[in-house]
Amino acid sequence: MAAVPAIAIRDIRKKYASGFEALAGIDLDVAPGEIFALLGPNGAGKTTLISIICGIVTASSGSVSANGYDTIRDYRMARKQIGLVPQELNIDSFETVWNTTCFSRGLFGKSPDPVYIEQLLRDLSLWEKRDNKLITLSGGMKRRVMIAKALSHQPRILFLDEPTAGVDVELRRDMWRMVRKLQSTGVTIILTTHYIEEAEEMADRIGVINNGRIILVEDKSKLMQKLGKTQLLLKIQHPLSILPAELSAWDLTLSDDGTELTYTYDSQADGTGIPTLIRELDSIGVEVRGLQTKQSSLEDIFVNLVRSSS
Ligand SMILES: Nc1ncnc2c1ncn2[C@@H]1O[C@H](COP(=O)(O)OP(=O)(O)OP(=O)(O)O)[C@@H](O)[C@H]1O
Repeated sequence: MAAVPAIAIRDIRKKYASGFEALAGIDLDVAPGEIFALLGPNGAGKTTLISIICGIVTASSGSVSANGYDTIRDYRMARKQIGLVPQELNIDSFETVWNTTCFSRGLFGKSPDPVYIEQLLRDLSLWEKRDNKLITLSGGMKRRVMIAKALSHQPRILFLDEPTAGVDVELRRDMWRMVRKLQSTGVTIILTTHYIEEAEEMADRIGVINNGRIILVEDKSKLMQKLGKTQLLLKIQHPLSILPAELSAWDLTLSDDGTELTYTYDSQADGTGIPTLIRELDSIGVEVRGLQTKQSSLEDIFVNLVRSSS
């Protein structure tokens, strides 16, 4: 029997009171232990979807379960499974780091575990600050506390909504390290991000959401393979002022200074056409002095996808 998905989303729709339809029927399964990155432009519906899964926003219709617990019918059990690091910092309090983290654990009905909390604060470089009041911490430190709170009850599923927006390099690196460590203990991680390189670096699978619809879900490496175009850069011996008319059938662009031709081709196709192109260039007297290939990045793929679905 297949394992119960960590998250199972069925036909989730959300129309806000304003009449705006933020989600127009979302179906998605995330497997246990997976790192899933949800990408989408501003206003695509990412936060709305996460808020529905975490029980902060009510869906207009559809259902969600977390480790098999329905997020409405079995709200308490479902919520226990989940840790959420929200986008907004909401912890300007006079409490200490230690108390806030322990209190957060208590809210989920978990008995105190000072050994676990100590390790958590150490992992997040917060141990030295454990007696500091939150209000005295820097923005980056507050974000670390948000993560400590989200992990205080040892959730099996962690949501990170724009975890590294506006954080420094060190925190971003710590966060990535922590995500990998959590994954190694079987925790499922779902993150939204605007940083494509973050998804490229971290995710096992990528989902792209636009205008309240999931337009693609794919294994990261397959996505790169399937949609990734390869480009061949041809350095030209004698600069060209315009692209010769004889080459109009080819997907070629000429650099502004006329010294480089870029040929874009589908690396999955049977033939790339490169030998024919080189022969044609030769026959019209365009001398090539160097070649270089370039793989399109996840960022190129993402921009093209969103553009063509809008
Ligand atoms: N309470 C609300 N009432 C009405 N519309 C809302 C409400 N909350 C969000 N929206 C709208 O729903 C859409 C989706 O918003 P959401 O915050 O889910 O997007 P997002 O993908 O997380 O965007 P971002 O990347 O900017 O955080 C937006 O157009 C937003 O203006």
